[in-house]
Order: sequence, then C-alpha cells, then structure tokens
Amino acid sequence: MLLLAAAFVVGFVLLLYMVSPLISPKPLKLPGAHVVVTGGSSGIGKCIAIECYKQGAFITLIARDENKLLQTKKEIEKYSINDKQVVLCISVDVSKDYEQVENVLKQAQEKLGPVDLLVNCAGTSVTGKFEAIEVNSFERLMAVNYLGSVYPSRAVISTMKERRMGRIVFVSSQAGQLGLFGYTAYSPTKFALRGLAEALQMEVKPYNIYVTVAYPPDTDTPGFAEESKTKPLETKLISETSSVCQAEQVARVIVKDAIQGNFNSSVGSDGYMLSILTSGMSPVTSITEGLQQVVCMGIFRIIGLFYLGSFDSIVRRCMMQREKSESTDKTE
Ligand SMILES: NC(=O)C1=CN([C@@H]2O[C@H](COP(=O)(O)OP(=O)(O)OC[C@H]3O[C@@H](n4cnc5c(N)ncnc54)[C@H](OP(=O)(O)O)[C@@H]3O)[C@@H](O)[C@H]2O)C=CC1
Ligand SMILES: CCCCCCCCCCCCCCCC(=O)[C@@H](N)CO
Repeated sequence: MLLLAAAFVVGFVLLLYMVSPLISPKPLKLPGAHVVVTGGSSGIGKCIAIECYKQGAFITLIARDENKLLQTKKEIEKYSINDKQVVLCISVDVSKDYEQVENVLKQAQEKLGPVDLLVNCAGTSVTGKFEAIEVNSFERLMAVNYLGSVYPSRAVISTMKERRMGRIVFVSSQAGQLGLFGYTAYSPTKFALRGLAEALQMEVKPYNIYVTVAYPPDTDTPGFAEESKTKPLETKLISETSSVCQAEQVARVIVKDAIQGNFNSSVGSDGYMLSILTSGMSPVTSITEGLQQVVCMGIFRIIGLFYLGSFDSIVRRCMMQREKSESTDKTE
C-alpha cells in the first residue's frame, strides 16, 4: 500500500516535470543582444551592465550624471569580448517626463536595435522615522523608484510585443517584501513594483515576454553608503539580520534569473526564505519552485515570526534607551 502511494507520488512528480517545459521559457541569448540598464552608472546597475557585456551584449546605460556615465562606459569597455560590442550612454531623468524617456529609448533602438532586455535599476532611498521624512521625499521616491520603472518599460513594450520576445527586470528590494522601521517612504515604492510586475507578466506572457522582480538585500554600493549616513539605529540593527552583499554577486544572480525568465530573483538564504514566504499569487517559472513554495511556506512563517519578535524587541530597546538618555540630559 505504502509502496503504491510512493509510486503514485513519484509518477505525479515525473509527470509534472514532463510538462514543465510548457511553463519554463527558453533562455535569452546575451551575445549580440541589446541590454538597457537604467541606473547603469553606479552600484548594482553598473555590475549588471558589466555582467551582460562580458557575455557579449550591447549595452545602453541610462542615468543623469554624464561624467559618471562616461567613466562607467570606459570601465565596462575593458571587458569586451569582441570588437563589435558597443556601450551607449544616455543622460536622462527616468522619472520626470515620459515623452523624453520614450524619445531617448527610440534613439537607442535606432543605434543598437530593438531592446532584448530592459533592467530597471535606477532608484534611490531615504530612511528615517515617518514624521521626520519630508513630505516631498515620499513623492520623489515614488517618482524615481516606481514611475522611473514604468516609463522605460512602457516605452519598450510595444516593440517587444511585435517581436514576440523580450525581458524586463524590476529591481525591488527585500524592503519590497516586508516593511521595516525607517523605510516608510522607500518600502511602498518597492512593493509597488511587485504589483506592476505581476499584472504586466500576465498581459505579456502570451507574447513570449518574461518579467523578473529582483529583491536584493543590503548591498555595498555608493547608494548604500549614502543611505547609511542618516539611517536610524533601529533600521541598522534590524538590517544586520542579513549580511551586506557585494554588488557583483547580486548582479550575477539578477542576470542569471533574467536570462532564464524567472519571475522571482533573490540572493542568499534569507532572500530565499522571504521569496517563498511572500510568493502569494505570483507566477511560478518552474515546477520545482512551486513545490518548494507549497512545502516550505508554513515552516518559513514560523521562522519569520521569530524574526518579527526580535525586530520588535530591537525597536523597544532603542526607544527605552532614547528615553533614558533624554531624562538624564534633563537632570544634568
Ligand atoms: N544597495 C542596496 O543596498 C540595495 C539597492 N536596491 C535597489 O537597487 C537599485 C540600485 O541601487 P544602488 O546600486 O545601491 O544605487 P546607486 O545609488 O549606487 O546608483 C543609482 C543609479 O541610479 C541612477 N539614478 C538615480 N536616480 C535617477 C533618475 N531619476 N533618473 C535616472 N537615473 C537615476 C544613478 O545615476 P545618477 O544619479 O547620475 O542619475 C545611478 O546610476 C535601486 O533601485 C535600489 O533601490 C535594492 C536593495 C538593496
Ligand atoms: C523567514 C523570514 C526571514 C526574514 C529575514 C528578514 C531579513 C530582513 C533584512 C532586511 C534588510 C532590508 C534590505 C533593504 C535594502 C535596501 O533596499 C536599501 N539598502 C537600499 O539602499
């Protein structure tokens, strides 16, 4: 009887694997492909551009600061694998004016051909207590992190649909999977990308276009160094739960997942747990992934509750410490 049940389970899993090519896309071929990276002049975006260039892609870098763009172009060109490869730089603010973004992408496509892979990596962060964050920071972060990903994607999607191919990556964050102390302005912009990605993926899958959402942990970049200058102690202590990653490592994982057309892209063991735990109604790209979610979700929720308990106690400890030092200040 037991043997029969085991045989049944094994047969079922085998059957699932047989149909799995139906849901797994064909890998994207990077040699000769046109890859556009917004935020490509620094940090994670720069490393993504280098990773794609090393694999033979043509690159368009998008960011505002022209000097930084040119410097990065030179740095990337060191990794060329053939003499046809090109790195194109475009200086534009991805969050200001849709027409402008559409125009520059049209120019890039005239020069390097239709976009095969768009990586939306331009982004920025502001941390602090809710009441201490300037109201216009909430607006600015939503504009850069969210609309700054909508505009380039909206500008390339029609051509991708016509060609019946393409890949779009949204760089969210672990802070786009759970809300944490200090991230009231930042987290919602990263959660928003997930909603956009899910809706868009359902629309464009019949056109053989695949969407990836990446959820990196804290990563050693110029942007991270800037953020750390004003980060509340609570945010620092909570974030230390997971260690700081190198941008090269994060970029390698994102490029691999984009090539494979995986909807979800995470780094490290807590990244893995968070992605399973928050998989909700997001699409799966392989049977294995679906099975892992079904089997692990409950146990990861239990582990997650312990994490949440420790985060709450960090916040309470910091508050008590602050009140104590304020009252000693007064008595002095
Ligand atoms: N580092 C980290 O710990 C993590 C980062 N992330 C996300 O990854 C992405 C990259 O982060 P990171 O590498 O640290 O960032 P950096 O600050 O190092 O680089 C940001 C890049 O985006 C560009 N950029 C910023 N604003 C705009 C804009 N309005 N229009 C066009 N380009 C813009 C910058 O160039 P310029 O200023 O010249 O325009 C630069 O090239 C961000 O979306 C971030 O939220 C997610 C998780 C962790
Ligand atoms: C089973 C559940 C496991 C839970 C583990 C939770 C770990 C939480 C750590 C969160 C770190 C926040 C990263 C934000 C990075 C970011 O986007 C900014 N640095 C951008 O500059």
